[in-house]
Amino acid sequence: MEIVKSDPGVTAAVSAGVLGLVSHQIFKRNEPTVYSFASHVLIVNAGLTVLYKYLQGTVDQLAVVALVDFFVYLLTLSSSIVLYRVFFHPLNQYPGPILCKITRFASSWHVMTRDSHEWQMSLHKKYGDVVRLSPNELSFISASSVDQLHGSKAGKLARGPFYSGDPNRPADSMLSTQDLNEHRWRRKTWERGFGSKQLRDFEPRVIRLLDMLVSQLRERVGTTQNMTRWSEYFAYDVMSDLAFSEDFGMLKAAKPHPYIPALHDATRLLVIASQTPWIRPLMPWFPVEAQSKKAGKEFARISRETYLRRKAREVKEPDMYEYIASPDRSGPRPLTEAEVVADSALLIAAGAVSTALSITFMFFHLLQDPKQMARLQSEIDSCWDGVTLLDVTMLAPQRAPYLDGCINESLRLWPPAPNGMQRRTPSDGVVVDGRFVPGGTQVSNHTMGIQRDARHFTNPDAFIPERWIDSERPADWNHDVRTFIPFTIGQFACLGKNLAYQELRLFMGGVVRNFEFRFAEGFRTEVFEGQIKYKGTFLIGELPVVFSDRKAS
Ligand code: HEM
Repeated sequence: MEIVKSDPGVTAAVSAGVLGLVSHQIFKRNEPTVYSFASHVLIVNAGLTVLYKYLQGTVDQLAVVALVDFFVYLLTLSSSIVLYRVFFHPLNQYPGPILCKITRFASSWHVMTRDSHEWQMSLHKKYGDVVRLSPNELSFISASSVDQLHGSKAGKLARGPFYSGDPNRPADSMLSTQDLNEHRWRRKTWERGFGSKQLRDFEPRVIRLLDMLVSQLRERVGTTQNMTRWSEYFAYDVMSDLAFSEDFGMLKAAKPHPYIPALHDATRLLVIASQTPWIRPLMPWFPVEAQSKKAGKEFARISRETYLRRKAREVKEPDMYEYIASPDRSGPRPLTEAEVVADSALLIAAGAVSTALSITFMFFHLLQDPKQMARLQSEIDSCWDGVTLLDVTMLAPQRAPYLDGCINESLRLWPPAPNGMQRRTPSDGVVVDGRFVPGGTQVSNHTMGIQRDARHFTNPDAFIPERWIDSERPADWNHDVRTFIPFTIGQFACLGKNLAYQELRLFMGGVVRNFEFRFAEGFRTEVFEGQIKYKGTFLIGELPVVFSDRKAS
């Protein structure tokens, strides 16, 4: 206690250092929120100031001492955190860049700069099958890890904190809930809208919109059209019609509904906030991403109004709203209205974005290789009897395997959600690829990385539909379907997978059968590829295409 007697300022500073270390022990066990952290720091520093005063400090020195204490406290706390994360953390044996071991800054930065998918792939190229992406997060690309993280062995892995990032969220949707039981019963409610009977009921509605698309394109033969836009018009109109019996009218008007830019911009903010969920409460106060914030509100407004209009209306044909809005009778409680609104917003967004992207990417590749396009056209011609409506059973994989190969190649090369689907390990941890991963760790399979790995698919960066046809794939080619996970697998797998395949088959059947295509003059594939960015899903540029009528040629 010599120090105490000789210099109260030094005593307070030493105490600040000790308290910094103690705080780290507390935060290490209980992940702080921004509020708990701020109040903790305030209480500790107020306590130190009182201590100094008690040790006979003069009042005029109090402010200086409080500032020094605050600095010493934060310095000790952050040094302790850095040392712990690099040398003593349970994940310290996993490889990764030093910055990623210390902070989430790098992964947040690459989300901000929209190249996160490429950055994560480059980390796997450098560090191998497993990478420590951030202090408490691992990404895997081995084939054997998929079952453990998402498949039959992943029953206890809930969704990770990534999903809590939506700053505009009034309630959890099925997708954002992180409680396993809650998700399970809510998903049951949803499942009723995605059965084979429902898909059969929905098909004529998809075909009706497809016919409208074909007649719109026919009117524009010979002119340059943006395929990215037309894919979106189709996919968003289909989803809004199937979800709420009210299509957005984009195909008819040939222009985008405000829903599209609102969704694109809103997702950006969501994904940024998802990187560091504790930042979420502060987001409204940060003077950044003003456009994304505005878009988030606009997206919430349109989703809510669409929901309310449907709620107030009787419809003749069943739509998805009917299934998700009426709670499953076996569920533990009725859904609140805010939850139904959140699920309604999820419905169109989840269903439309990925389908539109898959169509555009398919065209991007097929237009580069006239032989592939010709083979697809001839296969589709052979599926159709020339008289009856071309429906999805005529385009089933047994009859149209090349079409199936084209769809799968688009999804393999450009999985619409390219980064991993984050899960959280249960408290007793899991073993992945023979190594223990402690409880509470965030884990994922990097979808794009695993699907573009030569050990899983030979010649992984090339668009080769034939690889999906067993009789045509060279015997020595790698083809590990365990690693084809664009819809992910297991308890959180995409509910709309069959609907997506149905839409993609019908779209290609209808459009490819009717038209010839070429890239517009001056189009450069490398420019298009250079514009592919990440914002949760891909964000892509224009794909300018000139159509001509096949019947006329
Ligand atoms: C090519 C098209 C599509 C792709 C690649 C795709 C991909 C995915 C993926 C990767 C997930 C998992 C998300 C996660 O765990 O974070 C997912 C979930 C989901 N998808 Fe899709 N999707 C597509 C189309 C659709 C369609 C047409 C619908 C129809 C509404 C749909 C509805 C859903 C729903 C409701 C979920 C949440 C499932 C749950 O939480 O249990 N998706 N999708």
